[in-house]
Amino acid sequence: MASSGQVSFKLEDHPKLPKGKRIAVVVLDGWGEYKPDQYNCIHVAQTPTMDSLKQGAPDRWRLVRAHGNAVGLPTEDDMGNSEVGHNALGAGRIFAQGAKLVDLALASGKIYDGEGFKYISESFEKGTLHLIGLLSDGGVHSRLDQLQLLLKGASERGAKRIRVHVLTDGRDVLDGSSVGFVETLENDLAKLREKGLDARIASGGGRMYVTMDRYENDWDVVKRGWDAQVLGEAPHKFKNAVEAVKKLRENANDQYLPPFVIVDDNNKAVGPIVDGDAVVTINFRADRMVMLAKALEYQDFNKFDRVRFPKIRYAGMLQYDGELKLPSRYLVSPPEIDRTSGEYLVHNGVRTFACSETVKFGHVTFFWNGNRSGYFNPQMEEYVEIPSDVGITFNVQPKMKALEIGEKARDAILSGKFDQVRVNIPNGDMVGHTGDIEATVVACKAADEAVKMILDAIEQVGGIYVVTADHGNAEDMVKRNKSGEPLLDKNGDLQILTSHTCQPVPIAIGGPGLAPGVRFRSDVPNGGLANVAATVMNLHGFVAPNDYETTLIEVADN
Ligand SMILES: O=C(O)[C@@H](CO)OP(=O)(O)O
Ligand SMILES: [Mn+2]
Ligand SMILES: [Mn+2]
Repeated sequence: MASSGQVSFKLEDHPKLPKGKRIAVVVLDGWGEYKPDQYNCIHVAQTPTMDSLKQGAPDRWRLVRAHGNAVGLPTEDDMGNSEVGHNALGAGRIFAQGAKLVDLALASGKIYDGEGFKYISESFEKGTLHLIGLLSDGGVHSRLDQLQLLLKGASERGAKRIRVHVLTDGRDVLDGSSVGFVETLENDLAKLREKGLDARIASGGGRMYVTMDRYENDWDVVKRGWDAQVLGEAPHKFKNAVEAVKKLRENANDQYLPPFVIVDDNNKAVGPIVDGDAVVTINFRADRMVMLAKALEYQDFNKFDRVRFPKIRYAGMLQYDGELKLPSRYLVSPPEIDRTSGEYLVHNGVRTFACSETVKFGHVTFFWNGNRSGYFNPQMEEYVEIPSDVGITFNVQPKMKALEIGEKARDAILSGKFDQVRVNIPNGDMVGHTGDIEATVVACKAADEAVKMILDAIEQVGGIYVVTADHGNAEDMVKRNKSGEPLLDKNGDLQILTSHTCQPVPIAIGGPGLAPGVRFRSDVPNGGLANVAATVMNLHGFVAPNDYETTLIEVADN
């Protein structure tokens, strides 16, 4: 495909649907459809607005696929996530996503032929190779098997001294599973040591407390990681990472383990990052690596005191931000998500407002626009970020900023300044990830109330709404066996599911502006999130580009 500059962005008029309607596009984060039982927080919560939309089935409410191949993930067992979900929603096509691209590059060995690997390998002779990233098999941000292959590949290609800086998960995988992942990694590193390499875990910490913040919500998170990874300083020092994780888990869960460094017999950190080293951030997913990438790459940087800014060769597993070209070196080329619906609509006169609170702000902007930061056209777009609460787990504040997002969206709709008002309502997902069932019920109710505010505004202005979600989470809070029964752990306790799910998500259309006869087609039974972009373009009065996934709607002649 030609680069954006050479593409004609002119969209054809829809033969039946008018232009000029105000449209609210509402994405409920982590809101799937699942059987109604006590672990389905959406079912347990009072959600009258979302319930009422369901009554529009099958013409104005249906389910769409939000996981696996439908969003470009390697297998049908891969749960959906915000990045791939919003990419699909915004781009209208299914791109092979980071997880898959890295798999392919590792399987073919092409990863080692690329510029990025060549660049870092120039440090192998004299320096240390540091690998920093999320340690689990969740497949949302990273995958253990990819790390294992990379360790093997790098060691076969000259890396002599390797340090791994682990971030424990418990969010895309069960809490407590980090112990096993660290043990597995330790075994792998021991095997490398048997071959004469000097390979060790150097530092660690829980992903939500160390390093993996996003959208600049809390730089302290990145600083804690920096101190451990680069400076070799942390409040907790251990000789061994398995011991570290076991001990620190006494007071925190995997997501929130405090930072630790591994020290030698003289209490000296075994793997600070120093001049001449190579660093690879092994996550393929962008949002929670961008901040660290900036700290590692930018000469001018004032977000926290780095104390030392080592001269390193740094590469991302992928390039995380296509607009900022960050990082400038990377091992695998990211999916080329071009010609997103946002870019088309702006070129066709659709004025857009997008809003969420910080922790999801990039979802309806950066991810929506194909992992591209910034506006396409600042005259036509306004993106508003509502500051998220900082330093808390969201089960203590399950309403989050849902109301504020609802208000901002309402005001934007009523202002008449925008044709599309797009929001992400985070509650089901962010609170669902805490595993706190009661709080997640409160979260779902708050999300429903925010939807109501937006639909009321749409009602007032004679507009149209499209309400959907990016993947499941709050609709199922327990791990289950194949027949759907909740699983207990060896102590007889319920195994709480903090992760996303593979469930489909709802999509509803309606509002006074929806032309009579508009209904969901019955011939797209496998429709997924990527079909939503063409649908929204139709509702704005345009036909989607040919190569977009087909629209979900038709206009019946009444
Ligand atoms: O918090 C995150 O990073 C992921 C889970 O790993 O959730 P989401 O995809 O909804 O952003
Ligand atoms: Mn999400
Ligand atoms: Mn999530």
